[in-house]
Amino acid sequence: MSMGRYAASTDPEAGRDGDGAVLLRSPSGATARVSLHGGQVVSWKNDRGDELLFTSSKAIMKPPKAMRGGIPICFPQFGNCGTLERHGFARNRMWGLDEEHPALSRSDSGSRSFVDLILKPSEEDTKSWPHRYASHLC
Ligand SMILES: O=P(O)(O)OC[C@H]1O[C@@H](O)[C@H](O)[C@@H](O)[C@@H]1O
Repeated sequence: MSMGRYAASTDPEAGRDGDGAVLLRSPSGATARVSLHGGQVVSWKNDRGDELLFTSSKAIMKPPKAMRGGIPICFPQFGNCGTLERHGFARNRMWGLDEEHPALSRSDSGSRSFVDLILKPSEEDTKSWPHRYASHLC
């Protein structure tokens, strides 16, 4: 699915940049940048352009390492409380754009900018964590 189609059918305010992130802009000018890698909100700026989220200056913003900063998703475990990689695998997987089950329909959304992301288990993940799930981020 191309972002152009997505933007046209779901959210004209959304755009997708070159390294797999969705950029959201509110009518007032506030912005959020959501990385598909990890489904992670990596930037949230108010309408004056002030960054409201901490991101380490040492953060590496691309796979295969999980990014340090923003709003990471810890799933299906927190820290080392489990047998999986630290904080689970969700923060280190590519999330998809969920057009099938959007949480906000166009009529609900008003002038809001939004994106719906989904993560489903890969075959590899099922070997280390044998459970069925679909994680939705709205
Ligand atoms: O270093 P990682 O694996 O990216 O973990 C991110 C953070 O995870 C938190 O749980 C720790 O309290 C922090 O100290 C740490 O920075």
